[in-house]
Amino acid sequence: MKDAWSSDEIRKAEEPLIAAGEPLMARAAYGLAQVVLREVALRRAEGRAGTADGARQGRARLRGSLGSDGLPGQARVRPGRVVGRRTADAGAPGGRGDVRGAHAVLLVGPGNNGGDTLFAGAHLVRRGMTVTAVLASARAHEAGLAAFRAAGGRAASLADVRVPAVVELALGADVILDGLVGVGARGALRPPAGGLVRALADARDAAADRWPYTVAVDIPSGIGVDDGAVPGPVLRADRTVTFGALKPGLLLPPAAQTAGEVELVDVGFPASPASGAARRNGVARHAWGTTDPAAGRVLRLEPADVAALWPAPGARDHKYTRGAVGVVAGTSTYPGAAVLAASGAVLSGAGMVRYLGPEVVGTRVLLARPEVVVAGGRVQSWVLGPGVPALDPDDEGPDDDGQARRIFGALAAVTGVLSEDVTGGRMPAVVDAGALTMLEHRLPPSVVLTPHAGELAELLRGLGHEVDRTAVEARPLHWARTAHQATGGTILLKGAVTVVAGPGDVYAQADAPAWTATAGAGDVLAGILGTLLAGRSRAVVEDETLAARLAAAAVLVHGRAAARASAGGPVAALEIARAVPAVVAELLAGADPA
Ligand SMILES: NC(=O)C1=CN([C@@H]2O[C@H](COP(=O)(O)OP(=O)(O)OC[C@H]3O[C@@H](n4cnc5c(N)ncnc54)[C@H](OP(=O)(O)O)[C@@H]3O)[C@@H](O)[C@H]2O)[C@H](O)CC1
Ligand SMILES: [K+]
Repeated sequence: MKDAWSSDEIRKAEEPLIAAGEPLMARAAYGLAQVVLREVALRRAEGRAGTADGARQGRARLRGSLGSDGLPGQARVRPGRVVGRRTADAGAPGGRGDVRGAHAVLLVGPGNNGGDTLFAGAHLVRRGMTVTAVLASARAHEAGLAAFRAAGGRAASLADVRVPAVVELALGADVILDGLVGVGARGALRPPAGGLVRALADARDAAADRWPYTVAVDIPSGIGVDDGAVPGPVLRADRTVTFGALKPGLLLPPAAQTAGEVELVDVGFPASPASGAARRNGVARHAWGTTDPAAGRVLRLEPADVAALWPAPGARDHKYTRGAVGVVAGTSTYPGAAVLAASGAVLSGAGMVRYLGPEVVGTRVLLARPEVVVAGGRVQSWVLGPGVPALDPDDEGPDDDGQARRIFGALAAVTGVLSEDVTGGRMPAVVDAGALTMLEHRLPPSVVLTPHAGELAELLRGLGHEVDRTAVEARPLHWARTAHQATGGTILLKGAVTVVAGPGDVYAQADAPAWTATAGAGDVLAGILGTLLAGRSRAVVEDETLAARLAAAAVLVHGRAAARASAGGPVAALEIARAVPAVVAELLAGADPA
């Protein structure tokens, strides 16, 4: 499990360590320098092994290979391994790791983030690199600047050299370190740092593969550390070297998409409660008392977490104990969604899938999946709405083949409006597509709404919020939480990074390749989640935080299945469902089906 700490929590963790004289900044700077030396050396070695003009070509080739493992874009935002205080041979003179003569440009802000960067710059100079620091503010970390200059680094004030000259300098460099602001950042970058970053970001877009390797120090400067917003200019990084713990903005969209690969340097913080070490030691990060546990942490599930959650059958299980999923999806106009949702449910291991809908659609579902029972009966979860048109209150006779009536009936059961004598007890549900327009009562968290940004905006407008799709995409965490509070349901907001917000922790999952943004993929996800909810139906109703965890698990499996079906190319939704059994098998065997 990846576990992000807010800026407030980071400060609380630092305080006692700094008071005890722990050299946090020295550790951060050393770890940062080791990563930079390694990456520069790697690119130079690639360049030497290549054909023509050395390092620059090698850099372009290697950058192209990042994310080409079937997870384009996503592999780049997944946090990397903990490097701690590395002793890698990166940068060894004359060897494969030779970095002598390579050029680094440091963007240095006024605080400790700039201090980390300057101390790291001093390490780079000592390894034979040419390093230029651009001081973006009238102030700079005094000891850091002194150490940098003493090592032989060159420092220039932005006021003297001006933005266009810095852009030129950057274009000629091998690596750029963005150390303008870290966890002390407040809001969009102000001038002159904001103007500098905007110019560099534009130059990066224009230069494409000719742009130097870019490393963000702790965070990409300008992102919202705690909410993942991108309120102004940000220089997109190839890698973020972050200190002590992940920050929410490195996991949450849209900021997570500016961070590149995230690598954690251990500066001596206690382990987080999400880690095995913390569980063993009984360390609780909330012991510092700064975090409101009700606000929830920002987490990302990993394969082992999902394996532990998956309702794998035991020897005594039969189809009813494993859970029956009731699917109300599709119309005669949109029959495909019913096939996809039912396939997602069947192939992720439901004990039974029941389909409710028009006969013509039921026949198609049976043709694709003969395991499905096209008849009503007891179920342990509902999947409501894929391929069902939105309710139009002005349209007296919507062409929905009676699906809205069936959905209203199921919703009355899951929201507890009908007597349990009638419904046989509460059960969880997935509410997707057209069913999102049919909500009349406050929902329990065991009901998971699965909108994309446009659908969430529409839902929120119906609840009195002035918001459109762009606004939701700019602040997904905020609007997902708002929708949870307003409806009571758990919100799974679909996107390149999917956010799940319920009564407890928030999950930010980045598992799927960009190819997954295709018609029908969401129907498959709804089916997978239906199976997970049915497998733990009673527990989901009793534990109000479980639906969000299972929703995040479904997103991981769906994303990994999409990556497998895609293999780096286009993917059709039904192929995602077909890839699910192998992905689940690998998860349960303890492998990482990346
Ligand atoms: N404390 C330690 O020993 C360690 C810290 N580490 C690193 O330190 C940063 C956090 O450092 P801090 O000095 O608290 O803050 P920052 O460097 O992130 O930034 C503060 C300065 O930036 C200015 N600022 C804030 N927001 C903006 C903005 N939007 N635009 C422009 N400038 C901004 C702010 O100016 P004010 O006028 O607003 O006060 C400050 O001058 C942390 O991220 C680590 O990199 C290490 O981890 C090691 C241990
Ligand atoms: K930074």
